[in-house]
Amino acid sequence: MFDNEMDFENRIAAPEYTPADGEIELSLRPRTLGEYIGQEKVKENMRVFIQAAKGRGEPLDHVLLYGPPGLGKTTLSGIIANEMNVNIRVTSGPAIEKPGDLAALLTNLAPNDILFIDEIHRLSRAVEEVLYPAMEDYALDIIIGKGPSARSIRIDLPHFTLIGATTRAGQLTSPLRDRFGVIQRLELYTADELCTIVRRSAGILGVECDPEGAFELARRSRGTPRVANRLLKRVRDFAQVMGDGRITKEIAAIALDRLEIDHLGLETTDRRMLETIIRNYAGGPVGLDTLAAAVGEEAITLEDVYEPYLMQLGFLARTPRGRCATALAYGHLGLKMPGEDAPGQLTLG
Ligand SMILES: Nc1ncnc2c1ncn2[C@@H]1O[C@H](COP(=O)(O)OP(=O)(O)OP(=O)(O)O)[C@@H](O)[C@H]1O
Ligand SMILES: [Mg+2]
Repeated sequence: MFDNEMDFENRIAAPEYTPADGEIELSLRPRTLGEYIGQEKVKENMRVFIQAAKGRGEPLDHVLLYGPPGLGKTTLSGIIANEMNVNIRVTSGPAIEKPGDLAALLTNLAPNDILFIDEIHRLSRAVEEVLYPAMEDYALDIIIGKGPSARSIRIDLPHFTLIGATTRAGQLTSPLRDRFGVIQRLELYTADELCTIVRRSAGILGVECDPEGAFELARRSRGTPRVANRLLKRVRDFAQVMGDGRITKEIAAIALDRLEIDHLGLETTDRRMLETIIRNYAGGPVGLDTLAAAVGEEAITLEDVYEPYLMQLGFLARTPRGRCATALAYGHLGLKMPGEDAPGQLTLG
């Protein structure tokens, strides 16, 4: 996935899943709604839907979870299965190649089971069409034979729950989106919530971590639990080698500076994006594709991975004519706004 070591270092703060996250994510993944930190609105809603479905002895309505990578969609799906006391079968859009693959998955479900489809926006059209009657009528329509003698037979399926996860809800077709009874959007986490997550993870990993150390990590984790856990793992190494193993504010700050993650959690790619908009395009607007080419990243990566956090910070604005860097971005980079004599940082006050 990464061309070289350096590339990976540059991306330590990128919220996308990497194989190196595998082991740690397994052990740190919350198992119950109570352990799942933040996302209060989503949790509150899901608690009600789960309790109601259980009370009626029915499967949960189909659920669509969307939001930027690393915010806990997969985790929440596992928790829902756990709280419903049902089995979960995990697959993903790209893994289901043919309609027959999906049919095999569906016919193997037990009543009330959950089928989790990650990256559901990447299902092929043909596979999606199998999903419609399955979600709506719990049935599979199968065509037998070819030509004029072909006929369709209907197979009943157990009542199941589909949970779909996606970083791009906008790319779902409306017939698919409309078949979800519950649609929940996950938001970036606050520094306080991430601080709680860091302290919980440190506890599980047996790492001593000061409250200030945890907060330093949290506020540099770009609103994303996956990043927070990854940084914790890295900073633990620094604490062990440079200190007595305890993560203090100082150790966290030194480690994160070394990893080129600044005090707001921006990494090289974020800064390159903002600098490109400012230096090459006079602050914008610049189209996403142009920006992506200039930065040397895929447009989709910029949009899904980097922009949500830059927009939350108020550093980047999406306008109909393209992306713009804001006064706050100039200030953070210590650059002059056009028509200004002093760097933005100084004049912003
Ligand atoms: N609310 C939470 N509380 C505590 N830890 C969390 C929470 N949400 C996520 N995590 C941690 O962050 C890691 C990443 O979460 P998860 O894999 O569920 O993200 P995702 O939204 O499915 O990401 P992707 O879009 O890449 O599939 C998990 O291993 C878990 O340890
Ligand atoms: Mg996931």
